[in-house]
Amino acid sequence: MIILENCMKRFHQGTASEVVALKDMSLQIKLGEFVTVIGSNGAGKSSLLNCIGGSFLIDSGKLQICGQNMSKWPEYKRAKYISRVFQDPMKGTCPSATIEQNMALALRRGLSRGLSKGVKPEYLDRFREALSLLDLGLENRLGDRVGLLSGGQRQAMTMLMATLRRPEVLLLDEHIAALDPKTAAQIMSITKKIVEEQQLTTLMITHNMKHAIEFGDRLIMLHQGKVLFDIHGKDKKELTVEKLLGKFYQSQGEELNSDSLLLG
Ligand SMILES: Nc1ncnc2c1ncn2[C@@H]1O[C@H](COP(=O)(O)OP(=O)(O)OP(=O)(O)O)[C@@H](O)[C@H]1O
Repeated sequence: MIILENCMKRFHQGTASEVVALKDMSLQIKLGEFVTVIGSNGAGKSSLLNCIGGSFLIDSGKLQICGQNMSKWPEYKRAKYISRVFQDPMKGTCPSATIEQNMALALRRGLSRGLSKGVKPEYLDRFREALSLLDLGLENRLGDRVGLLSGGQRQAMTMLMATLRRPEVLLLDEHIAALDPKTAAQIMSITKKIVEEQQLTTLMITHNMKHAIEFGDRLIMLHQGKVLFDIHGKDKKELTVEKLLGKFYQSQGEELNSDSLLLG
């Protein structure tokens, strides 16, 4: 489904400040798999999502999604297949447009550009039904401007909008990191519901080790641009924070040095 073959990404190549963000990375993610991605600061997590989503092109290697070699595809062309939710709850929605207008835009993801202001009446029932899944009462506020909503409500809407037209791949880039713990838990439960119901192939970056262990069916830990651990099946089910820290110590001979990851 997603195949990375020897993907390399360097920044400032050939200078003293050269950084290798992805080091010859190879990875295969199966259809419908929910993968959590962890690693300390600078490990390459966002670079992995950027390379899949097309925010930048890889320097070498191959990226295949849905059987197509997308290595050189620009981001806009990948948008037909890939949805992404970012950390900032203000980023994924348009505050000056109403809830129904935002939902109508989401329905057009990856299709031809051009905005039509009107929302087709036949879509309204579909929007109400989708919004009611969130359990936030937004289905009764279709005409409200999104700018009136709280950060948590906006991030819940962003999740819904990212999946209203079912994506082949869902990329979650620390999408709960900016929320308070209660709202974060609510968005995680909405995420789980949507991902499971639609059986979405999902990669979720998180700094919260407990979330990485609790959610998804596979966990990958990145370190210095490479996959350090790839844990799935029974091992994933039986994983604990202590086991993961122990594994890191065993493989690196040092403690995991990331407060944000440990405290996340
Ligand atoms: N656009 C860029 N220009 C220069 N260097 C970059 C760029 N993007 C990433 N890097 C570098 O690549 C390395 C990997 O960064 P990346 O953002 O993928 O790490 P991360 O695991 O997501 O870290 P964090 O948890 O801190 O967000 C880092 O050293 C980073 O400074």
